[in-house]
Amino acid sequence: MLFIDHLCLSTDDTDLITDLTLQLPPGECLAVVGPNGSGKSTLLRTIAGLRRPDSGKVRVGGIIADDSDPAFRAAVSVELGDDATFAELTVLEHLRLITAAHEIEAAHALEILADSGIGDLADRFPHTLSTGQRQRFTLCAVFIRPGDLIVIDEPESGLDTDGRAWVADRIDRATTAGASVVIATHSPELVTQCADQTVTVGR
Ligand SMILES: Nc1ncnc2c1ncn2[C@@H]1O[C@H](COP(=O)(O)OP(=O)(O)OP(=O)(O)O)[C@@H](O)[C@H]1O
Repeated sequence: MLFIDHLCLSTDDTDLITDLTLQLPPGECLAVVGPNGSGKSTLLRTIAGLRRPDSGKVRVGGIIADDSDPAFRAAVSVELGDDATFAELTVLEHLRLITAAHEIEAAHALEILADSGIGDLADRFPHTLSTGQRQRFTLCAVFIRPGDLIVIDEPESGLDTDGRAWVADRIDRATTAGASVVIATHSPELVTQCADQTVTVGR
């Protein structure tokens, strides 16, 4: 369960979020929408524990959102477009690192790649993938690991029609399995397909 309590976020000269309070139960998806520069990514970084609130609180269950807390990191799976990969590891080897770290069966790595439509690219290096292929790989890394809360900035980014249908289906499967999911998105279709709650920022 995600709790946001009287949250305020500002840049040096602008209030982005003013007194936001909400609760996102297990099995629900929250969509954060709004124009470019309105504060969607800033809100997601705060939910992911990478930025401190200016005031107010963010919690997952009983744990304050703080990326330096191992208990928080264990509960939250995050994709914020930071694009970190190892040059010498293949796509499959990256996912196997995650399965090993989270003690998941290694076979799930190939399964999720096939599910995402890039099973044939398992032995490629991430830097050789196209933009959409790389986005599918990145999303595989988010969805493969267990987490009470999944946070994804613009999951539709770079994806074709099939890819957008796939990501909507994965979000659906994650919420059906009991996770809470937070997305920032510019896709009205994704909001319609996935969101149980919507927060509009920048208005
Ligand atoms: N590291 C930073 N330092 C200073 N200002 C920042 C920083 N990161 C973001 N901002 C500013 O904060 C505001 C909100 O940015 P944010 O990235 O949260 O917007 P967004 O709604 O996600 O935009 P987009 O739809 O373009 O991704 C913008 O004015 C941006 O310029």
